[in-house]
Amino acid sequence: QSWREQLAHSLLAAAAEATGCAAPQPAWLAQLPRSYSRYGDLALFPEGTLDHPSFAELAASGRLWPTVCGLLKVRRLAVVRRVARDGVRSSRSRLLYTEPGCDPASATVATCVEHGVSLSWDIADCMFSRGNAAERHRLVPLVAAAAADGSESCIVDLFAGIGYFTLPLLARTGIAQVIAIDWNPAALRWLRRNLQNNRIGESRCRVLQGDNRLVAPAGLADRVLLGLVPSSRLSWPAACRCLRPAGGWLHVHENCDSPREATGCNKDHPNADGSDKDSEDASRTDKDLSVRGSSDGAFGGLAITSNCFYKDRAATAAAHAAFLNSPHAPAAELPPPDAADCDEDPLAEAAETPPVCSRSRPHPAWLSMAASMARELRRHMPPGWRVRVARIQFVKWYAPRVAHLVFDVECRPAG
Ligand SMILES: C[S@@+](CC[C@H](N)C(=O)[O-])C[C@H]1O[C@@H](n2cnc3c(N)ncnc32)[C@H](O)[C@@H]1O
Repeated sequence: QSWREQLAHSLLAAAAEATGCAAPQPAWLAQLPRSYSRYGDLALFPEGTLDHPSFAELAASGRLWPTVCGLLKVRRLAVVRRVARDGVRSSRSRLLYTEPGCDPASATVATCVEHGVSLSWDIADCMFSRGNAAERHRLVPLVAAAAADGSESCIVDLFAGIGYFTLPLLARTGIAQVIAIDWNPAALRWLRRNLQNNRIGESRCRVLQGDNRLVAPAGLADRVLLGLVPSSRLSWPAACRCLRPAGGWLHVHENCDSPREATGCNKDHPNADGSDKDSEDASRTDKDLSVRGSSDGAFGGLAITSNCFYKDRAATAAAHAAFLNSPHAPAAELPPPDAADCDEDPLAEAAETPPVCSRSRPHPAWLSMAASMARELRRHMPPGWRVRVARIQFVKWYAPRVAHLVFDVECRPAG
């Protein structure tokens, strides 16, 4: 019997005990989770599961959640809730149950160990996406080699969160310094704690709290990480300013609409049903948000169905207004986003310098996005700089036919 079948049986038993009726109730059967994430002794169920009021009623018998804990061999149960629309992407995951004896002070703390790097966070405060694990470690060998030969010494992580990218780079390479920026104080508290837990000296990580468009340092970085989906576009000008006079690399995360009919390239979709393989954890909440096109603070409404967000000026203006009215708004006035020139044929440029793609058959929309990205980034660089998208890295399916991609962009002064 699978854990899911056993879970259904436990629910039936609890229902029989509580109501005297063992017939499955469609309302709660529909909410049985198909998957869950396990972080140590915590099982985290996807959003929209185990949420029906009748679960609370069944749980009142006192036997349901302990049985589920026994089934999954965990001591704590929680359900992911949608990432908050507050621009800081705070999570609102909800604790269902903790076994007696669990420390109440750390009841909502999760820890994940990847490649020897330990990341902890509070599921009630911060988000974490397991589906980005491979990407978190892809840059490690590149940075390790560049740090070892002395060609790179500084990385700026514009969306550092709890240290998703900062930590593996500091822990597993000899890079001298990472400048980690986030405007969410809760995330930065966990980042600092994660630095300590991984015994990384404070001198190697400068933590800056604030809007990266205002606080990012200029002219220091060999690499800039832009780990925000659906789009990091509003911070592209700041990222360009971060680079050293000798240039460097931008690692730009974007969601790209990738219609199936164009190439059939979704054949190698990780899940047969076209869903996100990461659906078991917090990224699912991102996915739902993006699919419904809801507003999410500074970045919401930036139509992910378009390859050029600034085409939708009304949405961009609305997103800015939402952010400026949020508690995270900076004291200083933000410059308006530059208007991108979206009218040229993006494929013409892609054909000149085709990027390498992690997939054998890149979707045409990915190449198109790479070309328009290179063109827009060039506009934020000093005159004469060369901007080249060297690689398109597929990270995961964020939603059916919406690919989370990372573009490795090299920016250098000419000559
Ligand atoms: C989605 S999380 C990062 C996810 C991560 N890349 C991963 O792999 O799981 C994005 C972080 O960026 C922060 N953020 C968003 N916009 C920002 C801005 N303009 N300045 C600083 N931090 C920002 C949010 O507070 C959040 O902690």
